[in-house]
Amino acid sequence: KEKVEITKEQQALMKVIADAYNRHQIPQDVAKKLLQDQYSAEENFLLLTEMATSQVQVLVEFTKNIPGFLSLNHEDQIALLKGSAVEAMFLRSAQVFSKKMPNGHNEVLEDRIRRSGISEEFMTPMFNFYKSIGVLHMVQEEQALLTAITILTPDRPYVKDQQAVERLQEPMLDLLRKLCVLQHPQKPQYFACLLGRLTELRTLNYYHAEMLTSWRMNDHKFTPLLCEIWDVE
Ligand SMILES: O=C(NC1CCCCC1)[C@H](C1CCCCC1)n1c(-c2ccc(-n3cccn3)nc2)nc2cc(F)c(F)cc21
Repeated sequence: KEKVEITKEQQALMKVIADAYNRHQIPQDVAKKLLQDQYSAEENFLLLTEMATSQVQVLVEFTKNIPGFLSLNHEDQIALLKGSAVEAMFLRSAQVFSKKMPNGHNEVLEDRIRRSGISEEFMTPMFNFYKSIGVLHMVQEEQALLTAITILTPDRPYVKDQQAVERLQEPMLDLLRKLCVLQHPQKPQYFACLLGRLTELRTLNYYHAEMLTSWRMNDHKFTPLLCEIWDVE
């Protein structure tokens, strides 16, 4: 049985990533807000664009703390952020959705999201992803590393120096692999399972633009930042 050990520098890396992730948490209040009241499709769309806009800002701050990210070619930094923003948002949404809440609240939250204005056809893939994240019961460190690994995906569109991105992603993957072995010794496939979620995440990326334009309302308005990141308008 291979003895898995986290080295000193891996401990330091974990601390940097976990602290950055915890510092840049989106206020969990979107779930609370949704539980408080039933909103119209227009109000929900506005809530989504507000939450998504602040989440992109949070994501940029988090990314700046990933060791080596700021030494990447500047166009590549933008390409990585642009390429991962939607996935990071769905990953964050899945983590919000998976939080255990008092009895019945999770069901109400699901119902509010189902009736928020998103068209029916996207519900199944979206909730399948949320539930597949939920059953993993990820710890904060795993969530933080998974987000960093998603951002450091070398094969995003327009990335020029993919090797440089691989060199940053590799230590994150190695650390996450060790963490999974230590945190979930009874689930040897756990690490592979986490990476499988990233593949599922990419499919949501694919639906994203259509989910927006098919939101049950006319005249979808976006913030300038979302126009940049979401390739809309
Ligand atoms: O605000 C949300 N997510 C944020 C984004 C930033 C980080 C934190 C969460 C939304 C929310 C906006 C109001 C209506 C109802 C949905 N949300 C979503 C969601 C739904 C659809 C989309 N779409 C993206 C393109 C088209 N649709 N994105 C996120 N899933 C959620 C899961 C929760 F537990 C949950 F609580 C909210 C969630």
